[in-house]
Amino acid sequence: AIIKRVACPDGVNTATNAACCPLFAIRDDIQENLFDGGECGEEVHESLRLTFHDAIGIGSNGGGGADGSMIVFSDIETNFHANLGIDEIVGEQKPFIAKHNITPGDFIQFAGAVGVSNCPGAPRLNFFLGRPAPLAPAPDKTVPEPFDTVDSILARFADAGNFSPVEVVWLLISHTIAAADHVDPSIPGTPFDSTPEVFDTQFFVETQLRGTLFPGTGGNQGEVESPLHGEIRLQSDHLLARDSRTNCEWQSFVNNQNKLQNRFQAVMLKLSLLGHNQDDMVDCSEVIPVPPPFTGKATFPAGLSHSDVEQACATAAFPTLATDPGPATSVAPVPPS
Ligand code: HEM
Ligand SMILES: [Ca+2]
Ligand SMILES: [Mn+2]
Repeated sequence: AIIKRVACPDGVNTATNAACCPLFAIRDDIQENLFDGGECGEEVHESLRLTFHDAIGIGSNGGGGADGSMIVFSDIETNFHANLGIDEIVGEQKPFIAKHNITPGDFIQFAGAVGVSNCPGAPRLNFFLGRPAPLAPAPDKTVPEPFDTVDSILARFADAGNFSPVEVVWLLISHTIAAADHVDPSIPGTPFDSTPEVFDTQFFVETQLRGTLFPGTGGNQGEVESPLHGEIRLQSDHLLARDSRTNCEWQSFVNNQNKLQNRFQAVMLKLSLLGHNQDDMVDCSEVIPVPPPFTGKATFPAGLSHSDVEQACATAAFPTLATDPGPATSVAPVPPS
């Protein structure tokens, strides 16, 4: 079939639906002025985290899902304990929303999808347009905490959007481009894997290794030992990698870049539509840039090997991987913006 494209008023772009036309200028503006010219750095990581913290605000206790309530009712929601640190990216995004004609719910999900496209190895996320302005703040306790039990985490995701345990694993692919500023406040920017600027499968390798050290101080709530200097491990990621409901799905991503991309694209679409009906929205995915590829292989960090794997999945062996050469790996922090 021939798909008719419309010429956008900007005189440069064409779109399958005229409603998508204004997004090209917003995209170019945030790439230049929010994401520092197209990096996969701190603002991209925080913008992806924000897509989640806004969208998951829905369930049996109320909330409108991916509605931008984190922005409009920031005075309330950024004070919730699980949202610690989210005020920064909320503050950075607000001027772009004020400048452009877009609802905060749409902007949060759009910025997340554009930002992820800067990370080598990422899938090209979808973007659907059409979220109305939020009506009320989300209730507290909708965002899971790293010290929560697996039971409570799985229950929260099921309540929010009928996410299955396997889909919860898919959502945690996000932690391949992530760092923590507040879990151990003495070491802000400490990544969850050795490659926080690459959308690869290292997160699933490294969370399965035996924890041997705290990268900063010990005794922080929601933190357990990690296998690498400079890397932090959340208790929730540690437990999900080992729980019988999630461990085989977790391991299945090791060195499986195609599956990583495919599942993250699918589950992020579902997350971004919480509280909305896809049929009422316009598919503007064509505005999202195509991410650069990642062609490397998963490896054991230098100094570690198969004997450091805490095998959890009972039905499949951990894949055979090479070990990086050189002295024991130490991971550098993600620079602040
Ligand atoms: C069990 C569920 C989850 C828990 C307990 C959790 C917890 C956390 C915590 C504690 C941090 C560190 C925040 C800080 O100290 O700066 C973090 C960072 C992050 N999370 Fe999650 N998270 C979960 C699920 C998700 C999901 C579903 C997404 C997105 C789809 C996501 C995306 C991110 C990103 C991108 C960061 C890094 C932010 C940055 O580097 O600045 N998380 N998460
Ligand atoms: Ca990574
Ligand atoms: Mn951060």
